[in-house]
Amino acid sequence: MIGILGAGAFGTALAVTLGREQPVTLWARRGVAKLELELPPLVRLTSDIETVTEPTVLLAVPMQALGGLLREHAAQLEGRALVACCKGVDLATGHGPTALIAEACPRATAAILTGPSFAADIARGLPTALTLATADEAAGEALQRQLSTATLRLYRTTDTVGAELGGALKNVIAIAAGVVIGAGLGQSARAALMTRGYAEMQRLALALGARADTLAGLSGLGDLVLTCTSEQSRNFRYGQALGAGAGFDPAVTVEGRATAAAVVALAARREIDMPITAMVDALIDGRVTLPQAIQTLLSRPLKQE
Ligand SMILES: NC(=O)C1=CN([C@@H]2O[C@H](COP(=O)(O)OP(=O)(O)OC[C@H]3O[C@@H](n4cnc5c(N)ncnc54)[C@H](O)[C@@H]3O)[C@@H](O)[C@H]2O)C=CC1
Ligand SMILES: O=C(CO)COP(=O)(O)O
Repeated sequence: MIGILGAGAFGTALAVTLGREQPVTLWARRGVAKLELELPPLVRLTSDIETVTEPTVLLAVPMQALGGLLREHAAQLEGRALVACCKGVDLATGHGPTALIAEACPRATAAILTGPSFAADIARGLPTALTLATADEAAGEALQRQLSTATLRLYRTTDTVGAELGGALKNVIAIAAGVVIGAGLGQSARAALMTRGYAEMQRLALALGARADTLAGLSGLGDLVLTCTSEQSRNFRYGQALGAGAGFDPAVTVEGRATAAAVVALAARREIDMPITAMVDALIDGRVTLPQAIQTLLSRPLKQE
């Protein structure tokens, strides 16, 4: 029995796949995301959050909405297994999803589900592998069993910092990859950018206590590859529009935008060099033009890989 808060693309896709095998309550603040598939009969849809009483609750709202949702419903959610399904860094605090859960609900099990997966693929039952991270080994094993399905294969880790930073930082690099393709800079440039982007992801994550093998896994490298190479990704498409000087629907969830600003602040505090992330943030803000951003990255001192 699983509760899911948030009926956007990801929350609804998770309800579809999990609801094929077990009862799910899906809370929608407004409507349910449009997917090609029907919700299975085991999924109960509700607009009353008070009726979500399951001991395991997936939090499938955008990152910048997570803190507010947790604070507003802390009393109701306290003590349960809370699994964040969002990718990003909270702009207000600089914290990741599991820290926000621990702050609002200190007695809850704080976990994160992250890794390479498009909602539409999960909903269609295509094979997908994700990372489930929680500091509590026994709770992690139970959640891994509960949330794996015939087509959704979960790997588990206790490295919550690595898992959540991999998912957060790759979105910023995916925007940069989109810019490269949108501006017509070519696929060689994208490969270089992904590789140097991965280097700066590792730099920050390791400084914040992540393990290198987590970054090299599904939630880091795996999701970086998916998001930087597919037009299914909203972060990539947003970058493409930025690179091509085209408009982009502001209502679409693009997690890398706010996360870029949050990460620039985090990296500055620790004096960690993140040139691609800094350029993405400056480009989004209009503090640099695209030619200036490219020139800045290409004219950095030559150094060892
Ligand atoms: N769409 C995808 O393929 C995947 C998305 N994710 C992650 O899932 C998270 C959610 O993304 P999507 O579902 O794709 O976004 P979405 O834009 O499709 O849906 C977001 C949902 O959250 C709801 N929402 C927003 N603010 C809220 C609030 N304050 N309280 C309650 N509900 C609120 C919206 O009404 C909407 O239903 C993001 O962090 C994203 O990175 C992760 C893997 C795949
Ligand atoms: O996180 C995702 C794939 O793993 C979804 O990417 P977008 O949020 O860029 O669409």
